[in-house]
Amino acid sequence: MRQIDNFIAGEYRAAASGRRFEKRSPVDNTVIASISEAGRPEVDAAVQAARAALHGEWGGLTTDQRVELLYGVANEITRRFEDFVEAEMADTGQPSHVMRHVFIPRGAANFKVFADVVKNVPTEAFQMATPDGAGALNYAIRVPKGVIGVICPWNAPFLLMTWKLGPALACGNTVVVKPSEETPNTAALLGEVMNAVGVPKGVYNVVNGFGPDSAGAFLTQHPGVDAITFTGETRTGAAIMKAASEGMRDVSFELGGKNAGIVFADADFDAAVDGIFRSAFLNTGQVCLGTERVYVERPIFERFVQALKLKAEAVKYGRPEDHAASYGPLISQEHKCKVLSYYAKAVEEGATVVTGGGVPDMPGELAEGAWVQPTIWTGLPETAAVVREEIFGPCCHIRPFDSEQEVVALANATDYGLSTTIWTTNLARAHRVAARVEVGITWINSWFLRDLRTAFGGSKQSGIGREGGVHSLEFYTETRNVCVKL
Ligand SMILES: NC(=O)C1=CN([C@@H]2O[C@H](COP(=O)(O)OP(=O)(O)OC[C@H]3O[C@@H](n4cnc5c(N)ncnc54)[C@H](O)[C@@H]3O)[C@@H](O)[C@H]2O)C=CC1
Ligand SMILES: O=C(O)/C=C/C=C(\O)C(=O)O
Repeated sequence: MRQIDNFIAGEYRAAASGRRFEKRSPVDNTVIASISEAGRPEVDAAVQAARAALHGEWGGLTTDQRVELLYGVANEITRRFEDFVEAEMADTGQPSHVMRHVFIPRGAANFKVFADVVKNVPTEAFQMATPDGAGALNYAIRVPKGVIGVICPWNAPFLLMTWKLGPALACGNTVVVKPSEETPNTAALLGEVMNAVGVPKGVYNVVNGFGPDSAGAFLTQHPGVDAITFTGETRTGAAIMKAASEGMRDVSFELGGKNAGIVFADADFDAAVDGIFRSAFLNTGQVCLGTERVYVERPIFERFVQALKLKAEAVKYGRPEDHAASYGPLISQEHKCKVLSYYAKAVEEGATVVTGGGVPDMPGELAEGAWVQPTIWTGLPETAAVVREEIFGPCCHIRPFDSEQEVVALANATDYGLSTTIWTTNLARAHRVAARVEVGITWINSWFLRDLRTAFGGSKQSGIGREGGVHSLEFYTETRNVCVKL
C-alpha cells in the first residue's frame, strides 16, 4: 500500500496531527493508499513556502529560464510516462489506453504549451496625443498574481491539475495544490519531477485532504493565497467564492454541466453515433464536457437510439491494465450510489430504459468495485430530474425534435452552459445553431477536440472566466499600465 504525504517546500511531509485517510481502488474496493491529511499548520507552511519562493530564486528567473524549466518538467513527465500511467490508473480505474493517449500526454503538453504562450505573447501598447503635441506612450507589463490556490477534481486528475499549473507557473506564480481526496497519486508524483528538474523549492506544493473543515477550506480561506482556480461542482464553487470574497481574491471556476448533443437527420449517421457514444460514455461518463441530454431529429430517432444501444451494450468491462477493456468503474462507492440513485429515479419518473440501468455482473473481486452499466433512457419530459440535474455518470436521455428552433430552445433550457456537440452536414445551419446555444464551448461534427490555445470555460452556472492560451494570462497575471510622457 502506498504512503502519500504532503509536498511542501520540496519535501514530502506527514501532517503533525498524524491524521491519515484511505484511498480505495474503484476497481475492487481494496485499500491502495494511506494519505496524510494536511491540517491548518501544513496548509500554512505550504502557503509560506510558496510566498518565499515567489520572493526568492523563482521570482528572480527570467521568462526564458522559467520556460526552460517547464520544458524540463514536461520532458521528465514523458520520461516517467509509465509511472504516471500507473498512478492515474490506480486512482481512477480507467482503461490504460485513455491514460496513454489522452490524460498523461496532455499533462505534459500543458507545461509546454503555456511555456510557449508566455514566450510569444506581445505586450499591449497605445500611443496617445497630449496638448503639447509631444504625445505619450502607454505600455502594459504583466506580473505574476502571486500564490495561487489550485483546487482539483477527480475525474481527469492529472490533465485538469496541469491545465492550471502550466499557465500558473509559466506566468511566474507559485502554487499550492489540493488534489481531490479520491485521486492523490499524480500530484504526489509530480513533486518528484519538480525536484528532479530543479524547480526551486516552494514553487510547487501539495496539501492533501477533503473540502469543508479540511485542506480545501483551509487553503481557500488562507489570507496568503492571492487567487484561486477551481474545477469541480457548482455548489463547491459557491462555497469557494464565499471564502475568496474575504480579501477580494480573484477566482477562475470550471464547474458542472448538463450538456446537450444535437443530431440533425442529415448528419453522417455513423460519425454522429460514434461521437455521441464517446461524449456520453468516455471515462464512464465522468467528463464535464460529456453529453447527458441527446436531441435527435425525428426521422432518424429510432434508428439512432438502436445504434447507440448496440454500442453501449458492446463495452468491455475490465481492469485498467487489461488491454481488451474499453470501460472502467466509477470513481468510488459513494459516486456509484449517487449514479444508481438517478438510475432508480429515472424509472420512478417513467423513463423507458433502452439499455442498462443497473450494476453489471462482475467476476470475482471485481464484484466489489464501483461498476455501473452504461444507461440510455427515452420518454421523459424535460422537467425530469435526470434530464435537468448533472449526474456525472455513463448515462443519457434521448428525445426527438422537429425543428432547429425547437432544439435550440431545448438545449438552452438549463441553468448550465458548458459545452455542446452538433452533428449535421449542413454547415450553415451548424454555424447558426452554434451561435445560439448558450455555452462556452461548441463542437461541430466532433467532441473533445482540444486546441489548448482556445478559450475554455462555461456560461451560466458552468463557470466564471476563461482559461486556455492567452485567456489564461488574464487570470494568472496582473496587468499594470505604464504611461510615459514623450
Ligand atoms: N467545467 C469543468 O471543466 C469541469 C467540471 N467538473 C465538475 O466537477 C465535478 C466532479 O468533481 P468533484 O471532485 O466531485 O467535485 P467537488 O466540487 O466535489 O470537489 C472538487 C474539489 O474541491 C474540493 N472541495 C470540496 N468542497 C470544498 C470546499 N468547501 N472548499 C474548498 N475545497 C473544496 C474537493 O476536496 C476537491 O478537491 C462535477 O460536477 C463536474 O462537472 C469536472 C471536470 C471539469
Ligand atoms: O481539456 C481540458 O482542458 C478539460 C477537459 C475536461 C475534462 O477532461 C473533464 O472534465 O473530464
